[in-house]
Amino acid sequence: MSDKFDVVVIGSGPAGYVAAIRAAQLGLKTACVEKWQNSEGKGVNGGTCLNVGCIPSKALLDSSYKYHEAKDDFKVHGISTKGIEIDVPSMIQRKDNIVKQLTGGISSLFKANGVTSIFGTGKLLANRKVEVTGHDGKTKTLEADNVILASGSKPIDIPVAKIDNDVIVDSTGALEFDSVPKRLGVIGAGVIGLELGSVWNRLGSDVVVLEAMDKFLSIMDQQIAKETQKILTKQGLDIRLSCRVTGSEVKGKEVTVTFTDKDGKEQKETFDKLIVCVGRRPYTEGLLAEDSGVNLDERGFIYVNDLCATGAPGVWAVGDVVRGPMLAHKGSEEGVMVAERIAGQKTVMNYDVVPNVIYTHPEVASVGRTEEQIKADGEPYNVGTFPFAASGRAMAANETGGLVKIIAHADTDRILGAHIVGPSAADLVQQVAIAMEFGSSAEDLGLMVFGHPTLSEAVHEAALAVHGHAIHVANKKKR
Ligand SMILES: NC(=O)c1ccc[n+]([C@@H]2O[C@H](COP(=O)([O-])OP(=O)(O)OC[C@H]3O[C@@H](n4cnc5c(N)ncnc54)[C@H](O)[C@@H]3O)[C@@H](O)[C@H]2O)c1
Repeated sequence: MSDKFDVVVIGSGPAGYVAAIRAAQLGLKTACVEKWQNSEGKGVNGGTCLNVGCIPSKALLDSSYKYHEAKDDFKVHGISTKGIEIDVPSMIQRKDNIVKQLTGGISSLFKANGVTSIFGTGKLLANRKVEVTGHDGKTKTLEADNVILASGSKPIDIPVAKIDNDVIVDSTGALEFDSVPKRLGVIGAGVIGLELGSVWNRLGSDVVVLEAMDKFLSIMDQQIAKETQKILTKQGLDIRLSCRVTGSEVKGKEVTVTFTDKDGKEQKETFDKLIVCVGRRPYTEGLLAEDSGVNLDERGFIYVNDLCATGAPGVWAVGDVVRGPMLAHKGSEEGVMVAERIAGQKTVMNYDVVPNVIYTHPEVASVGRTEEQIKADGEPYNVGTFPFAASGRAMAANETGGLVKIIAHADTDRILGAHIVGPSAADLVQQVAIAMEFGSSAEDLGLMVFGHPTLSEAVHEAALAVHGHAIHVANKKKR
């Protein structure tokens, strides 16, 4: 095998593996370099998302939700359950099996598409050369016409709560507990804190979430954030805002966390486990030789233009390691764009329509701008909302918490954003994302025929409500 490629991708997470597959589909001779090793020391593709992120967390979210439903929610449907028990090691094993299946699937897709999979640590040298240090310590150099950097991100660690992978863990460690902690502390009420806090709360932990900001989910639409906070608090998550962690002390199998509360007073709480999830940062350690020609921005992300090109000719970067939301699907689409650009196509990506989901139950999902952002932008707008409490389908499923909110421009009626907390919010928001991609107005969405009875009708009704035309709820404004 020659070590000269049309494209070498460094990193096989959702950004990198998708870029590699698309490049190979387009007839480009492609290699993908990955340094991840599984617990047996074997190279494995898939990156954070498949190994320790999106997929395993969803496996545990689903398992823990089934337990919660069987224990607490079946009664209302006339189903009695007795002696419901959880077997945490089996739950973790099921999650591990899913990870194994999916990561193995990437390797099969590489084979099917003719991508050369290389395990080892890739480093970009000058002139599009990539040095690969294998897991056996041997190095070799690949040459490429184009290099795509997709090295991802890693959890931010804070000195006041150092990860020991026993009592204090990050998002990876929180997927591996072998029993349910009695008291669980979570630092950071962000996406990871709420998802993992929910898993262990459902399985029986007393969960306290300490959040430094004074607003809950501060970057989300605040009407939806407030509703979400109400719902999650009712589920038992003890969410404490304006609480900044200032220290922690591990004694045996417990950790005492010190934090300042909303009144500036010092407080202490003791937990059996503590999850630190205060954000992620781009992962570039050891990735770039000094003369690679690639620059980082002031926050440590690889600097790229709108087309994901770096300052070095023929070197591109995609996914969590570049600006924009750290979302798998954003990285994948960047990977497709770059592969197609390399192949000479004119692909662009629409960063204005990237959906965002928190996989709590109910899910929280959004696309486009929030009401706060639109207000700050000084644009006139109309809002339509529809509560799931008024949806027949939601009632049938006993899932009536939450609402759909659609915001449209007051002059053009073009949809500017959709924000949902409620059953299947992730799938519902995608309907509005599709509409937005096609430049739809709220009226367009209102004119469509939606199946009955479906949860999607809540999207229809919210679009109608933008002009005061909702049928199944009293309109705030009549026209
Ligand atoms: N469902 C999904 O799409 C999904 C799931 C998991 C992770 N992710 C991505 O991974 C990234 C990381 O997630 P995350 O939840 O770690 O980060 P995040 O940025 O979503 O939330 C971190 C929170 O920690 C708080 N915080 C920071 N320092 C603190 C301190 N000392 N004390 C108390 N609170 C503190 C911040 O104010 C913030 O609210 C995000 O960019 C997210 O988009 C996405």
